Amino acid sequence: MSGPGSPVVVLVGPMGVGKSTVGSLLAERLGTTYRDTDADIVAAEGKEISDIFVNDGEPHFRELERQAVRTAVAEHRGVLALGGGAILDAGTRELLSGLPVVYLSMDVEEAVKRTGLNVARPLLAVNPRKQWRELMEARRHLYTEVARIVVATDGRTPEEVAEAVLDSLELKEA
Ligand SMILES: Nc1ncnc2c1ncn2[C@@H]1O[C@H](COP(=O)(O)OP(=O)(O)O)[C@@H](O)[C@H]1O
Ligand SMILES: O=C(O)C1=C[C@@H](OP(=O)(O)O)[C@@H](O)[C@H](O)C1
Ligand SMILES: [Mg+2]
Repeated sequence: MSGPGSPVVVLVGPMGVGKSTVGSLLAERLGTTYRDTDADIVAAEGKEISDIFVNDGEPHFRELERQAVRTAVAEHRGVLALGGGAILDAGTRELLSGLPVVYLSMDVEEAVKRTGLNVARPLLAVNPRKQWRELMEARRHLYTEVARIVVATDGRTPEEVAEAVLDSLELKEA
């Protein structure tokens, strides 16, 4: 169950689907605060996610992420967005069970539009379309497993996505 010490909404889904954008909008509409585990990691480490991947390797990033998610879920009562790969960790998936988790989804063409030119996402740096497809094959079932609801974002503005999330979770605006 979501209790007094847990986030009002947790957003999961692939890179570029709009977790950060929609998360901020949702927080505004709910009159609460927004938190993003990627931003927590960048602040704590003093370097960008892409630098952590390149210099320290993905396993190190995943460990930082695992801890960042734990801390944020325990502390944060507003809207929480996770990095796209956070759900790869079984302990994280367990931690999310019972929370109001929303899986924001999109198809591959939408993904390429939103992330294709963005070098800040190291996992999509070489061949975005192919890499995105492979990531989704590995992850789709994990997003579905942790999610209470799924909201498709294709052809919707961030405002429309936020509206759909509020409706699906029956959350009242501030
Ligand atoms: N519904 C949407 N429609 C079109 N572009 C979007 C939408 N949501 C987000 N974007 C754009 O896609 C990019 C990735 O969004 P972001 O919120 O950083 O995603 P995530 O946090 O899931 O990786 C940004 O450039 C953002 O402006
Ligand atoms: O899907 C992933 O493995 C990742 C997603 C990114 O976050 P966004 O989903 O916010 O882009 C960031 O955590 C890192 O580049 C790895
Ligand atoms: Mg993000």
